[in-house]
Amino acid sequence: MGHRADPAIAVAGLRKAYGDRTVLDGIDLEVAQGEVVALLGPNGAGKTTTVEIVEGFRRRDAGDVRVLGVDPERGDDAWRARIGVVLQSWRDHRRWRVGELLGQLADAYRPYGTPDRPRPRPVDELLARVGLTDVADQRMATLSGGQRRRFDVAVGLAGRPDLLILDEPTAGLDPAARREFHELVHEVVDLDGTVVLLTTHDLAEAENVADRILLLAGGRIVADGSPAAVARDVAGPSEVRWASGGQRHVHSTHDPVAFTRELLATTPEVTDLEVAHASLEDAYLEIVRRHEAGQPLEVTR
Ligand SMILES: Nc1ncnc2c1ncn2[C@@H]1O[C@H](COP(=O)(O)OP(=O)(O)OP(=O)(O)O)[C@@H](O)[C@H]1O
Repeated sequence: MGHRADPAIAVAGLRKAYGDRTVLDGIDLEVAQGEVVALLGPNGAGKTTTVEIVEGFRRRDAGDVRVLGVDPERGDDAWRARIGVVLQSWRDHRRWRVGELLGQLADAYRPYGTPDRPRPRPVDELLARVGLTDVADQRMATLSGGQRRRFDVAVGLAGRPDLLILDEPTAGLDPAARREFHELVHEVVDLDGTVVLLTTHDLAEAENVADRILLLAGGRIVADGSPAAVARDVAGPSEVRWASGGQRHVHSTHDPVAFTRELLATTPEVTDLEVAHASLEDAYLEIVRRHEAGQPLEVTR
């Protein structure tokens, strides 16, 4: 078992091919204790493959993988109990009632509870946290797509995990449920110290929840940094816009705070001040475009 300061996830030289198609061509990544990391990348880039290898659900061809100090291919039940998983595909439990099924699944964690980490989480609390209290007595088959996704998130949280891995957790959620999910992530990070690795196609989500993003393209991690740093490095400077003396002005700068401070100190009657930061979406599109054009751009440090 790993030391507390060891990374929650450490992957080096990870390779995976399906037949003669190489999907992961030497991936290195680390997720530290206390971090929330979003794994991004185009359809088919290998995000699900990566997270399922980390979860121990798929075998790798080569490379070293350590998750909470253990090789996932050798993880036992006690190791698995420390990891919450939200898979991309649905499991089918149509005839079960929502609360009963959650209770059954949560019960599997009971032998692994400790005084400072009681397992499982109470079912009523789980249902409330994901907004499913009102449908607890309904059958699974009656849930909408978004309700079913909330159920999956509840299952992932049931064991009060040290590490939570979610594959496109907000696909199909409405904006309010998506916002609630983001708040839930912040909560489990703050209250339980849970480490989170999630995949998403929603770049605003990555900006909102992730301390760090990893961008997977062409079988490799091609960007690694905070959402703001990656956006700034690739998408270019921020734009400061303002009006003064009846005229509108725009200025591009890599240091909008210093520029704005100077502007306000030297220019009387500044109005309509706005700072538009380089967006993660612009950076993402540029990095992926460069890879597809065979002119790779790497933003890692
Ligand atoms: N079991 C499998 N057998 C063969 N090929 C597979 C298998 N699983 C995935 N692939 C292929 O590997 C590639 C990566 O798939 P993966 O699901 O990991 O990508 P992803 O980044 O999660 O994609 P998406 O964003 O579309 O979910 C794809 O080309 C996919 O068709």
